[in-house]
Amino acid sequence: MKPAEIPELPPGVDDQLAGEGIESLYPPQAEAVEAGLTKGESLVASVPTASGKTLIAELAMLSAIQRGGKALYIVPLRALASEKKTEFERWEEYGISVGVSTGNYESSEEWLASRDIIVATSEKVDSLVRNNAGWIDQLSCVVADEVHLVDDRNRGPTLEVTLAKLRRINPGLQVVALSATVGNAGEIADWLDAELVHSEWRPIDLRMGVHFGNAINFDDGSQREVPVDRSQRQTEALVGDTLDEGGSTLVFVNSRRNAESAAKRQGGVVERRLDDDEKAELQDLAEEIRSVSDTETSDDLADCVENGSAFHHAGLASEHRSLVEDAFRDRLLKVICATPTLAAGVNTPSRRVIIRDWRRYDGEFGGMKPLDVLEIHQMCGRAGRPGLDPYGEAVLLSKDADTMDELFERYVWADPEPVRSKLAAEPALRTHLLATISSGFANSREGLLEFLDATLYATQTGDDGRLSTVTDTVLDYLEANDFIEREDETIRATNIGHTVSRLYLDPMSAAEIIDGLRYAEEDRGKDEQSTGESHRERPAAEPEKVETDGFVSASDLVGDETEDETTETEAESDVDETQPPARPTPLGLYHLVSRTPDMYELYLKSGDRETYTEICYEHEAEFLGRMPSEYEDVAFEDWLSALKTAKLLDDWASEVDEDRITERYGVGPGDIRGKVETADWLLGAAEQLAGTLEFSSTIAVREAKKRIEYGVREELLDLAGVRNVGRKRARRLFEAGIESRADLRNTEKGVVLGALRGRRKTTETILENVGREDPSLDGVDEVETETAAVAREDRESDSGDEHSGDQSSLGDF
Ligand SMILES: Nc1ncnc2c1ncn2[C@@H]1O[C@H](COP(=O)(O)OP(=O)(O)OP(=O)(O)O)[C@@H](O)[C@H]1O
Repeated sequence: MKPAEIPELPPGVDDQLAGEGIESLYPPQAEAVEAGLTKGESLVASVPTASGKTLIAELAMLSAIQRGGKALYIVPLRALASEKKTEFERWEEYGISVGVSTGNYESSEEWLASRDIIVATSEKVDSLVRNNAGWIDQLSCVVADEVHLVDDRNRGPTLEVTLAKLRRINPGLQVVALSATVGNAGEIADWLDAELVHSEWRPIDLRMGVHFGNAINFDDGSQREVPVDRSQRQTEALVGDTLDEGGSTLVFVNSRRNAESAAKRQGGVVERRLDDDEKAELQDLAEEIRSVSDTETSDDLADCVENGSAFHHAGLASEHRSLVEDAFRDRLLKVICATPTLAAGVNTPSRRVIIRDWRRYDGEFGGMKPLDVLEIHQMCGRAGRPGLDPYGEAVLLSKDADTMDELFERYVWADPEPVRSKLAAEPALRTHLLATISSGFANSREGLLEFLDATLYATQTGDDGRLSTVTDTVLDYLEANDFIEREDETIRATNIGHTVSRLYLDPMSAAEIIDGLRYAEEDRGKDEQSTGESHRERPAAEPEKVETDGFVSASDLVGDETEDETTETEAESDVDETQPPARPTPLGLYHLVSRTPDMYELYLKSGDRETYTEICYEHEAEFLGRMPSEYEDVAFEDWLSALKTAKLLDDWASEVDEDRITERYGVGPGDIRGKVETADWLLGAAEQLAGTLEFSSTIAVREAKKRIEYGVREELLDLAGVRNVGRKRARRLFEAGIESRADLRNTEKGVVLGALRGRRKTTETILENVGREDPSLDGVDEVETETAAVAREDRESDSGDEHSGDQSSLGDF
């Protein structure tokens, strides 16, 4: 079947596809069209990786839009949202507009109403439904990419509930669910009342095998000699073998550290085979990578890239990841050593895939656990580049004959596990039941159960009683925490319950935050009144100021000197009966949000328990809540893990170098950004909760949030809020005596240029962004102030670890 034979598509789409080399549809695509895909039928497509699922989605969306409809494409990862948007933007030429929903969880992003295709993660769609986005009921086609992820314990329930809600809002909605090849795709189709296209077809042959001894043994009975001598490991021999055939290799390993060390080793194999032109191009790429951020990870990655290999894991900054993926697709990089995140939806096909590690450490399991068949098959599916390779090869590694047999049984011959709903778990239902009540989907226990009946869980289990048991437990929890009220049969969300749902918080996180802030409000206030002592270095905020609960800008926070002075004076006044409650410190607040289930805490490594126990006692007075005793083993350990996370955030907000943070906490730059973003969101939510509950800590929370947002100490908040300034440049400006936006507008331009190390273009952009009338630097020379010179000398003599900060994009993300 050819695209031109599909009358439902907008005019010109067939030519566009032909221009991309898509003359005729792949068999599963044709089957989908025959099943009514372009006529608005719901469909589950269960097809192998890289077999053209995206085109199935596009055919459905484009024909729905041609009928006057609107489409939503749900992606499993945030990183994929912008990738998909860019991919769909080529349809703009045909009058189709595309938007990606990236706003805060609490916004409804009404501007998206004007877009024909909207791309968003399932969490984002869930929050848009909670915030009653006006355009949701105009949707006519919804695509759920990687729908087999409903099986994921953490994120699956959100996708499941979101699809159920969207179908309830729009009864005629076309749902197109794209899935890996799983055995029970029929159940997913039953749940969604959809047609099923199940296919094992691939555009390029895939051979799976196990390397043992001196050969790969393939599933079709063939063998390929790949000898391993003493100086070489199996992976190196296989990578060298692919390179000699002109191919590239993806190596999957089970940890970030392994990805990095494997990439280093493979560099030796690749480097020997590079010509001068390739080496020069790789040098340029390495430079680009170094300029993304001034961290050790960045340098390590650049060092590997110079040799033609790279590592790829979730600890990398997103700019790093896309540079690596693009260079691999352009065949400049020959090897990527990756953790399995790369297999999730990123289009990086390669001639050969090596699965070096098929077990991964699992804390719950208490040791190394074999990966799921589905996960291994997803990795294998990356093998073979259509049009470039004659076939793809996926190879597992074994050191002995028994393991080889086991790997054939376990993975090569095995079918993937069936997809199972994870909805009937308390944490999942806690969040989703509150949202369902809050957004008016159900207002009684019966109504909730009826709604839950439209989920995959109900389809798979029938009524096994579990959903109603967990529902009762969760309703009791929500009522005990004042998030809902029950009157006879009717259930309503309270004011605070609505806020929690809109903010997209796990109710348990909200309860923890409210308890912590209340502790600051009541218990600590009482403590201080009775003892007459303050635990705080910082004085309390005036309660009246808090009642002006608007949102203020960073400059409002720091620009008002009288406010600071008032506060100073209060610090000196005697504590008496009218003493307001103590003001939470940033560390106390960072610890509070770090112990919620919405923050993924850092693990304690060996030796950390002692270190953080010591820090814990030092900061005991700052914690917002009762600190568990050392005898409450698990609770105390959790408390310390949260403290480790809080210290990382505190370092970030105190301008500690990113590089030093990665070293100190054993994390990658991507982790820092992840933690910072989560803390920013949770503190924003805490600020709103404090406002709703009229707590006096609102301003303290807001300040702590701003410091996290910009990664700066208090005195830089005003400057760091200017576009393109960021944390390092703000500090340099400050050191040169430019302490505020007003200073930036009024100081002699040469001084600004000097503070920004003579970067003329950057300086002009910043001057423009701060609203300076004439930002041009024509004829202006650099001037270094005395204070800036002293600061520079200090920096240079300080342990020699100064990095070129101007290259950093920190603070601008
Ligand atoms: N009918 C076709 N003819 C030729 N090429 C096609 C056809 N359909 C898709 N392709 C190409 O095949 C490649 C893989 O397709 P795509 O990325 O859509 O696979 P996928 O199934 O979505 O993979 P993933 O498992 O990564 O989600 C793309 O480069 C795409 O342009």
